[in-house]
Amino acid sequence: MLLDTVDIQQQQQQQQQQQQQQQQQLHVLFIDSYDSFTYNVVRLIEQQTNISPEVNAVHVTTIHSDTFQSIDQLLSLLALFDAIVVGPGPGNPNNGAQDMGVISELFENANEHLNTIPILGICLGFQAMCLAQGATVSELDTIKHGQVYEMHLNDAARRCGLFNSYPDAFRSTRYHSLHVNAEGVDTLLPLCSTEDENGTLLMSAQVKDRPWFGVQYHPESCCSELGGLLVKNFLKLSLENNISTGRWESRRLNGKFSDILSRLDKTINRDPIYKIKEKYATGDDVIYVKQFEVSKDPKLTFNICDIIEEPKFVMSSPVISENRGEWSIIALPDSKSQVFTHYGAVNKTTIHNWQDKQISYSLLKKCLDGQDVDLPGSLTVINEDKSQFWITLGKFMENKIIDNRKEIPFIGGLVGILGYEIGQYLSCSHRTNDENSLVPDAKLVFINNSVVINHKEGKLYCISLDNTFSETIEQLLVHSFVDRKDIKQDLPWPKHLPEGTDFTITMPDKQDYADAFEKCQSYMHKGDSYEMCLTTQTKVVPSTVLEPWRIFQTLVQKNPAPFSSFFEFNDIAPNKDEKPPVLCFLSTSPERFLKWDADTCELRPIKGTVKKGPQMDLTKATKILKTPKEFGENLMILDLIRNDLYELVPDVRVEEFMSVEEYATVYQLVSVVKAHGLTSASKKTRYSGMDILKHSLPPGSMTGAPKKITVQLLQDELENKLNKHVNGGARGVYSGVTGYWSVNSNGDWSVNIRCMYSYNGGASWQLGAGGAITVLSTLDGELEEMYTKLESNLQVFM
Ligand SMILES: C=C(O[C@@H]1C=C(C(=O)O)C=C[C@H]1O)C(=O)O
Ligand SMILES: NC(=O)CC[C@H](N)C(=O)O
Repeated sequence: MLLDTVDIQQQQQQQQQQQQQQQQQLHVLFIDSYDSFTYNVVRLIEQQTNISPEVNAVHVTTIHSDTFQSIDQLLSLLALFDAIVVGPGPGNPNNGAQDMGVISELFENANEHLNTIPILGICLGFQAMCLAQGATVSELDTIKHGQVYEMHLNDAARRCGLFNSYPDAFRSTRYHSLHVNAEGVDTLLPLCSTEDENGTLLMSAQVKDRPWFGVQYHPESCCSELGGLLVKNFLKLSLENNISTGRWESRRLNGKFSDILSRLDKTINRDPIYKIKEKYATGDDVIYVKQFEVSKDPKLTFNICDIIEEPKFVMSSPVISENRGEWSIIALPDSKSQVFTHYGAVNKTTIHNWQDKQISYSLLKKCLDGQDVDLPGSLTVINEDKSQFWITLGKFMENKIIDNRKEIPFIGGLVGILGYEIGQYLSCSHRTNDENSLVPDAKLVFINNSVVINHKEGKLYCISLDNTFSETIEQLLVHSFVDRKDIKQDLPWPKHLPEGTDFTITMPDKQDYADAFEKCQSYMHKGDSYEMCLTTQTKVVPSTVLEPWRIFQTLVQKNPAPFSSFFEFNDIAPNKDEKPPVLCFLSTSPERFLKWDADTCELRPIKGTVKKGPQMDLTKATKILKTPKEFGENLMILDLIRNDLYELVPDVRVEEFMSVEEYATVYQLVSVVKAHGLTSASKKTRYSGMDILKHSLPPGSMTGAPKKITVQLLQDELENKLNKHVNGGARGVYSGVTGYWSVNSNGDWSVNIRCMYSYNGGASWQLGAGGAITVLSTLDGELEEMYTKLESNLQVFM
């Protein structure tokens, strides 16, 4: 009895504490239209503390504009919130619910609950708000995507509070195809404008007599000034408004609050893919690490690969650049290595050991066809979709993570390729290769044994997670390379492919490209997209099958790049009757997608390309790369990448802003974004790099923005026709990522570009190439950029 009473008292105290906490928080409902800048706004709102003496934090609940079927469902929840922010997004408010879901009705509804709730509309939200007041929303003559302009406040802005403490002018980023004309609309109070080729444009307004505000520009962009102040002012105004209307008091009295709120908070799933522990075992007793002194020449890796005859996956760089190419990894799969393959077209994952003799290709095919067969040896087949596949990987790794040797980027773990279609918003349609075998969407191998080299320090490590490092390989390395520090490792590799092999090359059709380019322009003019990474596929069929390793030897010399990878998935043992389709991947990518350790992660989007040539040096290229076209292209992806990270992690910083990097055939514009505190968050939101990877694929630099609508348009309307000659237009391996998830909580993944890949052991190769199209692109310019990127690898066959 007594115990029960204590329990109840404790519960009551907890409830009171919870309620008090809620009282000190403002609760904001954010309505997202599947935009790629959403979480930049959400975090900007959450960052505003000290709204007033009684409010010290803001809780934001994010829903999609189509989360509710009807406005009535939303209206019934309004009492739970202190304010609504209607975010930016693709589409046109004139299209109503089709483009904006519940938002269209939100502003149309004259309703006493709605009239008193403070609303801030951003870009699309602003346009929708003004449209409902009778303004017109129409296409701009000269469209602005990722361009920074000076905003000018008028006298009314000085009086309304939204721009409290602002200077008369400030700079902000614009992402819009459409604009608002509010002339003659009495209910709208203009607050801010900007000037450009289009004339004077409305940039902010308030609905008179209501706490409804809006801005056309993007306060959350990393190039916008004073965005946080705008949000803080809005929150202050909201609080004042709610206190005077009695909303604040009635919201506080709402008992069922936390229950409904936590359900609403879960409408967008952000569950970690596995449980991250606070403390992991050190594993000192099992892990084998032997260190040797070697030459600092990064070509050492390739020389080593030449003498290791066993199957190997290589991630290396023939050049060392700042923060890239310092380490090389030679992963050595063996019969104990488990192979995870996901086939999105049939929603199946297979797991089996490398080269398990009991598993034939015909048996695997039967499993993928859905036939009921006995599963021999190590084979497991799981019926699951791609989102579940991530959880399968997470569960597998959960107990493998150890707290060891964190200074070495890779000590063993999952290594492999994640294709483009494994990413969000894409469908893995029924894709087959030339032999009609299913094309995998992801393939990862668990590696126990590896050779890892630090080129900066000249150190080589032989590492084994299960004490099975091959003595023969170790002796071979010691004999040939160890303590021979000064020897320059000239590569004995041929610079050309063998004479006598012909190549049939099928390129994308120029007219098809031109048509797709025009369609992109029309989507962007309509406001559906701000940037579209349009890509092409080229197919190369050699007259005789060349060893993939032989092609790699030539490729890395012709196009040296920091993420050179060689993968040959001979994971299914051949037999006399059948040759399994072998996935091969040769890459000379310049682009890191995502690198992580236990607590931080880094993304390095490349956007902006200039072809090298006798007339083009670094100074000239830098000038071009800082023009509005390239600047806008990079900024859009930079803001998108910030968004992808912000969705999961509150601490995101731009570490490098638009640097120019030089590669063998091109100059590129690169930004670096980092997130900190992956594991320091509360238990519920403790993430690993793998969660960030899952949430941010496909890579923003390969999609454009907003990601969801753009990848869907590219897949369903554009590339299916443009690339019909290759796997039904699917990008497959190209545009995906390659890398590792090491058991010491490190990971590193590069973007699959400037690469070639084969689904049939080299009988035919595919090469993808493309580039971001914006409203400032020209057809000729984009065609040239695409050909330049294609040539960086196609030159191997020419
Ligand atoms: C699409 C490709 O490259 C991507 C597009 C770039 C651009 O548009 O400037 C730059 C690097 C990559 O993110 C490719 O190489 O095929
Ligand atoms: N960023 C936005 O919200 C853009 C709104 C609208 N789709 C436009 O292009 O104008």
